[in-house]
Amino acid sequence: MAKIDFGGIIEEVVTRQEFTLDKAREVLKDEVIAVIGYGVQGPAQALNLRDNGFKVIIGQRDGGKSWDKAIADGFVPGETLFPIAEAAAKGTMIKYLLSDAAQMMLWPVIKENLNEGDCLYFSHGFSIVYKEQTKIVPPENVDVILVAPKGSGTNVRRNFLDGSGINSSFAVFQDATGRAMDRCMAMGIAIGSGYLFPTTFQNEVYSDLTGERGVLMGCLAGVMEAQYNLLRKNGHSPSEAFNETVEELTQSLIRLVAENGMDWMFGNCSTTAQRGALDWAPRFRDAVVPVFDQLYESVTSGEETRISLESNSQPDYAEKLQVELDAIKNSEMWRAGAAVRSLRPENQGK
Ligand SMILES: NC(=O)C1=CN([C@@H]2O[C@H](COP(=O)(O)OP(=O)(O)OC[C@H]3O[C@@H](n4cnc5c(N)ncnc54)[C@H](O)[C@@H]3O)[C@@H](O)[C@H]2O)C=CC1
Ligand SMILES: CC(=O)[C@](C)(O)C(=O)O
Ligand SMILES: [Mg+2]
Ligand SMILES: [Mg+2]
Repeated sequence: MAKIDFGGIIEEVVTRQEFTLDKAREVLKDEVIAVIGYGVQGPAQALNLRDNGFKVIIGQRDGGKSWDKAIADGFVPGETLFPIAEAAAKGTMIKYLLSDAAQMMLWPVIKENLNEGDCLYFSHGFSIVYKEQTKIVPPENVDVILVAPKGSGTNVRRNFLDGSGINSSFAVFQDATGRAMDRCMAMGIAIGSGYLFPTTFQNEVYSDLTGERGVLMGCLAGVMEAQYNLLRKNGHSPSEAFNETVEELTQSLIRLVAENGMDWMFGNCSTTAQRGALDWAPRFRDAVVPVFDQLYESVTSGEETRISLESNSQPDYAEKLQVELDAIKNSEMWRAGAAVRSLRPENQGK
C-alpha cells in the first residue's frame, strides 16, 4: 500500500498503480459476483464490474422499476437477472446493495443462501455495526467486507465512464477464508474506485451518517435555505438570492475548492471577500459545533439508525420521501433555481 502524508498523519492507501485491474481480475477470477439490489449503488457497481470484464448477476425483487431498469441495462431474466434468493444462492460474492432498511428485512433470505467460503459485501457499515437493531449477524464461515464509495452511485458510474473514479473506503469485518482482504481490495478496484483508504465498519458508518446529515446534505441544504430566506426577507429578488446562495457556489467557487483547496478559492476572490470570509468563518463554525455534537451523539447512540429503519421500513417509504423532496422542488427557492439553471448557456433552447 502507498504511504501518504495526510496533514502530518501518515496513512496507507491502495492505488490503482499497485493494485492493478489485472491483479483484481486474477483475485476474483473464480468468483460469481451477485449484486443484490438495483437502486443507486447497485447499477453503478454492476455496470462498472461488467465493463471491467467481471461475471455479474443481479438479484432484485421482480416486477418493479429496478427490475425493469436492470433489463434496460442488458441483464437478462433467468440468465444474469434473478429474484433475490436465487441470485444469492448462485453468487460467491454477495454484494448486499439493497437499501439499508431492506437489508434488515431481507436478511433471512440472504443468510439461508450463503455458503461456506462465500463473501458478504457491504457498501455501508450500517447493517453490521447496528446489529442490535438490524439483527444482521453473518455466519462465521463467510468473509464479510466493506467497500464504501464516497459519492453517489450516479457519480460512481459517471466518473468510471470518464476515467476519474470515486474514492472508496474499505474494511474487513470477518476473514473466514484468509482471502478477505485480497477480495476486498480487488473488489474496490474492480468497481472503479479512484483509490481506496482503510477504515473500519464502525468508523465508516459513524462518519457517513454524520457527513450526509451534516455538510454533504442536511447542513448544506439548511444553510442555503437560511441565507436565501434572509436575502428575500430583506427585499432581494429570487434570482439575486439564488445566484448569491447556490449558483455562484456550484458554477464557480466550489469548483475552485475542488481544484486546489479552500485557500485557493479564497485567493481567487476579492480581498474584500477574503477579509469578510476569514472573519465570519469562525463565527459560523462555532455556531454549528453544538449542533454537530448533538448529531454525532445521535449517530453513535443508534438513534439515527432507529429513525431511518423505522421510516424506511414502511411499505410507503418511497412515496413519503417523494412528498418531502417535492416540497423542496416546489419551494420558491428551488423553483427560482430551476429558472436560473435554464438560463445557463448550455441549457438554452433545451
Ligand atoms: N445511494 C448511494 O449513492 C450510496 C449508497 N450506499 C449504500 O449502498 C447500499 C445501497 O444503497 P442504495 O443503492 O442507495 O439503495 P436504494 O435505496 O436505492 O435501494 C436499493 C434497492 O433496494 C430495493 N428495495 C427497497 N426496499 C426493498 C424491500 N422492502 N424489499 C426488496 N427490495 C427493496 C429497491 O427496490 C432498490 O432497488 C446501502 O447500504 C447504502 O447505504 C453507499 C454509498 C452511496
Ligand atoms: C452518496 C453517499 O455517500 C451518501 C450520502 O452517504 C448516501 O447516499 O448514503
Ligand atoms: Mg456516503
Ligand atoms: Mg450514506
